[in-house]
Amino acid sequence: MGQQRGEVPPIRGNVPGSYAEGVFRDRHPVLVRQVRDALPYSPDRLQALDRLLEEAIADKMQPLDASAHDFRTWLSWGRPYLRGRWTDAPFLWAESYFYRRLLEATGYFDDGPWRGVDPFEPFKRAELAGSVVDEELASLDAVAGLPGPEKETALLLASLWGNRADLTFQVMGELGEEKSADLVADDSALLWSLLHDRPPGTVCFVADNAGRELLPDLALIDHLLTRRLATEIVLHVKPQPYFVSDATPADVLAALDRMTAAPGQAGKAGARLRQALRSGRLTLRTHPFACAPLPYADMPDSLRDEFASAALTVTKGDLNYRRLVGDRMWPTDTPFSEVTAYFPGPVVALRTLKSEVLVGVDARTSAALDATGDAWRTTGTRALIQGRA
Ligand SMILES: O=P(O)(O)OC[C@H]1O[C@](O)(CO)[C@@H](O)[C@@H]1O
Repeated sequence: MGQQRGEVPPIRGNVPGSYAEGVFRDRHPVLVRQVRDALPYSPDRLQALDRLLEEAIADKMQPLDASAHDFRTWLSWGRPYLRGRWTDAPFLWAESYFYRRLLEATGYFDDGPWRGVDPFEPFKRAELAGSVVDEELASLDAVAGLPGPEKETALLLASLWGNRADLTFQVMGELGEEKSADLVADDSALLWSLLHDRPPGTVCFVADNAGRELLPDLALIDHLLTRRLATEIVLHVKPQPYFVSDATPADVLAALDRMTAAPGQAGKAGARLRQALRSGRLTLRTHPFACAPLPYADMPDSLRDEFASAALTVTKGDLNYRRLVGDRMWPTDTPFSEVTAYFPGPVVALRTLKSEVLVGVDARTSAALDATGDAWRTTGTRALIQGRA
């Protein structure tokens, strides 16, 4: 029996040289400056962003304004952390809070002109406009001609590696071009057997990033619907801008527009997906817990019931993985099935490795990867498919 969840310390940014420390020290100040420059904010918003920048640099958190609609919710989620250091709070908690504070600074929830304006929209729009997206969409023509199993592998790997196209990484210029690195765990056979060998049911697809990740996600979703491997798909996205590139409903619509306007198979898939939204075979879901600073083990009953009634839940990306297994310093050989035993149904995680947490990888494999000297856990060069029935 492995260690119990409560005994394994959460990852925090106060470990010198750790990845999490770098996120608070380097990434957050850069991001606040980029947000500041991306839109012509008014003087009051610029001042608020400057105050947040000072907080980030001084490593000192402040609570939300007491008038914020979710002020009390955040108190209940972590009162002890709110006047402490960013780096002393659990990494997952503090990073999530940082994005909430960023929305406060830009006036996202205020009764003013910046209400509802996504501060990351300029970055997302630029990504979706790129010519590389044309090429990625055109590649669906070749995929359509592949025999069944190869087609499914191609669609799955495109969705998996699409997770590397993450704007938080582009902020720091950390994305390499290489895409062929090995998977450190591969439960794809389990994924396909859950879809092919059981009667089709609802699939919950918990999305991660907009743009270049969401497009291959949508292509995979279209395949599951077209092949009737799912009776319906519930696409979980964020109710508000979060972690720079996380997909919101507006981002789904933008991706669908991009897809539908494309020639060939991509355009056809886009049209089918629009129709699926209209018929209810594809539903968008924005549960408030999607932006909570907590692991899925703490999910409310309403969300638990949704996952419990699904034939399969697929989670995308690094942040969802951190929330699924718990953002703790697990020994890497801790079984995935053990740390996700609380999850109320079959679940498969598709993730490129972009932060330190990792389970389900034997000690010999992780030691061999450590010996390469590469930052393989945090740079998105490795990926995993992990699941349990
Ligand atoms: O988009 P993804 O795959 O969830 O990755 C986001 C990751 O980027 C970071 O924000 C910064 O490294 C991580 O903390 C987070 O897990």
